[in-house]
This record gives sequence, structure tokens and C-alpha cells, in this order.
Amino acid sequence: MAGAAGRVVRRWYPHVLRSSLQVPALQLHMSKTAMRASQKDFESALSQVKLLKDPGNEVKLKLYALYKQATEGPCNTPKPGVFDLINKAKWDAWNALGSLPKETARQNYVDLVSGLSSSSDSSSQVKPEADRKQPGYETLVVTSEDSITKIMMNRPAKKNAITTQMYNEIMLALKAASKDDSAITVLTGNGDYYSSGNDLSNFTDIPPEGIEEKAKSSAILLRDFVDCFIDFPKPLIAAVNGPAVGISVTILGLFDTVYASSRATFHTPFSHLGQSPEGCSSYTFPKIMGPAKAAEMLIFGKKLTAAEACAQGLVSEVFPDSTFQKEVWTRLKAYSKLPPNAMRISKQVIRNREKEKLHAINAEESRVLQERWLSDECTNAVMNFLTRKAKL
Ligand SMILES: CCCCC/C=C/C(=O)SCCNC(=O)CCNC(=O)[C@H](O)C(C)(C)COP(=O)(O)OP(=O)(O)OC[C@H]1O[C@@H](n2cnc3c(N)ncnc32)[C@H](O)[C@@H]1OP(=O)(O)O
Repeated sequence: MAGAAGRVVRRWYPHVLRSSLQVPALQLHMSKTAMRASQKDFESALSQVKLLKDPGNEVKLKLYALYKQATEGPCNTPKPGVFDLINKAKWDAWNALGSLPKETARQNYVDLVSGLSSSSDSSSQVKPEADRKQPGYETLVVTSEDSITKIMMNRPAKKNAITTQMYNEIMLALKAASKDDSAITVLTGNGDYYSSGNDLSNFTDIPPEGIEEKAKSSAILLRDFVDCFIDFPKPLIAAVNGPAVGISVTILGLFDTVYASSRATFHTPFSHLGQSPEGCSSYTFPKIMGPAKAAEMLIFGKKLTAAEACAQGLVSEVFPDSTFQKEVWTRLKAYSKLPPNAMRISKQVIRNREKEKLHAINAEESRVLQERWLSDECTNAVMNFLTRKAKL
């Protein structure tokens, strides 16, 4: 059974303490001060304790024991049975205080709460993002805090267009996030765009072996990139802060939750670009929104507003742009406190039976695109964008 560490225990008043089944070693700190806490100090500590972050089972047991000792005196109830683990842990904690006078217990309680309040104040101070940033990424800002790993695409001047380097860095960041101690992972964009999709200048970097080799290596990159999303083991959330284009839209079908700003739009103009769907969207989109709606997006390039994308099931919820960041991060911080193993396992139960199919679809979409990239339709569309003759 999981410990309470990953559990949301918003109100963990000591007298109704819910602890894990592990019995902690109790090392009670006696008051170092000679001062005696008044009844008023004690009551104020009782109120203060309700506002603190969950301090963990060991401290909760200390608080419980001191509370009982301060209010009822030495332990006076029969010892719970050996299988009643939680009540036994509480009883043991209280009993360990022996004949500690009520007043001392009250003082110790007040001291303990005061120590917890100051450490929780300092830990709640927000460090600037620069201090939390993980090193080694040039196109991303990756941070881990509050059990959330945030991967932010960071080429705002280029609308977060995804270069070869950014594909590789996103894969690295996802692999690291799958192993770190975060509970959930979030992909988002810096600036006014979520992402304008594939950086079309990727197609200009032709190796000496020629265009066929470029198409082949791009198809491998695409396949590897999408595989990382198919296999990602933890809850994966997209915080779509603005317009999204191309591959940044198609992979949304592989996320567990998609939050969108009211300013976001969802655009997959593959035919306009002489290309074809990727990111498993040829399978996930018809499944999510039905074949007719999916065809409008994937064949005809119909751009959806955030509200339309939500109505069609691609987006979980839309937030007003003015409060998007605040509302989304408040929500995600609450979710990140849920038991991480349970979330991971629920994701597996939901997704695992589709995985093999998704890998096969990804391979097929990548193979088709490899051919498309060699077509005149695609070459002309890319040239038109790069020579400023066309924009979406
Ligand atoms: C290897 C795996 C391949 C996977 C297959 C993936 C397919 C796709 O993702 S298809 C979708 C590709 N994306 C596009 O076609 C979008 C192209 N961009 C645009 O149409 C526009 O830039 C815009 C509508 C996204 C934004 O227009 P606007 O607000 O007018 O801003 P600018 O055009 O001035 O953009 C600012 C700056 O950013 C550059 N840029 C934007 N998007 C891309 C992009 N996808 N690729 C390359 N560069 C992009 C744009 O050129 C501007 O650059 P500067 O002129 O140097 O300032």
C-alpha cells in the first residue's frame, strides 16, 4: 500500500490524523525554551496547523501525540490490535510520551508548529525560473518543481517552430522526465505561439548524399519523436498557450489532457504543404472527433478555434487567455499531488492496449511522408514559404 507522501491530504488535523501504515520511529523533540505556551498560543497553533502543507506521517504522529498529551494527559486508552496499524501507530506515539506534563506537551506542540510554519514559508518561496532551469537544452526550458516537469519550447521569435535540434531535445527531455521523480509532465510554448510545427527550414539542410537521404533521415527522426509520446509512461499534459500548427497539433491525440488558452487555434494544413498526416493523427483524430470532422482538419486543413477543438474532444478544457497560466498551473499543482503510481498505472490501463497499433500507424505515416517530402507539391509549398511567397 502506498504511503501518504503522495496523497492529497489537504486537512490533516492531528486529532483526525490519517497516517500511512508504516510506524515511524518517534524521536520527540522536547521544548528547548523555558517559556510556557499559554492556552491562546496553543489554540493559535491548532489553527495554524490546518494551513500548513502536509508535513509527512512522522511529524503528523508527533503532532497527534502532543495534542492528545496536552489535552487529555498520559495515554489512557487500550492498545489497538496488532492489525489495526494506523491506530496502533497513533497509540504508540501518544504512549511514548509517558507522563510528560500537559503544559510541556502544549509547549512542544506550539514549538513544533512554529518550526513547521517557518520552514513551509521558506519552501513556498518561488525561485526564479532561471534558477530552476535544467542545463543542457538550447531550444527548450525544462524545469522540475512541485512534482511537475515542465518542458517549454523556447523559440518564441520563430513561433516555436520545431527544428531538428528541438525534436532531439524534446525526446531527451521526455526520456529524462519518464525517469525523474515528477508525477506529471507538461509540454507548453514560450511566447504568443504554442508551436508553428515543423521548422520548414529543416528541409533546406540537404546532406551530400542528396534529398532522398534527407527524406529518409527525417522519416526516422519523425518516427522516433512520435514513439516517445506513444511510450511516455506518466500523465502527459499539453498547455496550449497559443496557436498550434502541424505536428504540434497532431501529437495532441497522444496526450492525456490538453488545456488550451481561448487564443489557441489548431491547424493541420498538410494538403496545403503537399504533405500528409503524422503523429498518429490518421488514427487518433477520427477516433476522437469522428471521421468527418477529422477529414476536414487533416485533408482540407480546416483551422479549429479552441472552443471548436474542445467541442470535438481534442481539447479537455479552454481557459480565458487572461487567466490561462494561473488557472492551468493551479489545476496541475493539485493533480501532481495525487499518488503518482496510481496515475501511472491508470494511464497504462487506458493506453497500453493501443500501443502496438500506434507504433504501427506511426511507422506507416512516417513511410508515406518520406515519399511526400520528395514530391513537387511539397517542394513547392516549402519553397513558397521560405521565399516569403506563402504563409498559412
Ligand atoms: C522531421 C519531422 C517532420 C514532421 C512533419 C511535420 C509537419 C508539420 O508540422 S507541417 C506545419 C509546418 N508549419 C508551417 O507551415 C507554418 C509556417 N509558418 C507560417 O505560416 C507563419 O509563420 C505563421 C502563420 C505560423 C505565423 O505568421 P506570423 O504571425 O505572420 O509570423 P511570421 O511568419 O513573421 O513568423 C515569425 C518568424 O518565425 C518564422 N517561422 C514561423 N513558423 C515557422 C516554421 N514552421 N518554419 C520556419 N520558420 C517559421 C518566420 O519565418 C519568421 O521568421 P523571420 O522572418 O526570420 O522573423
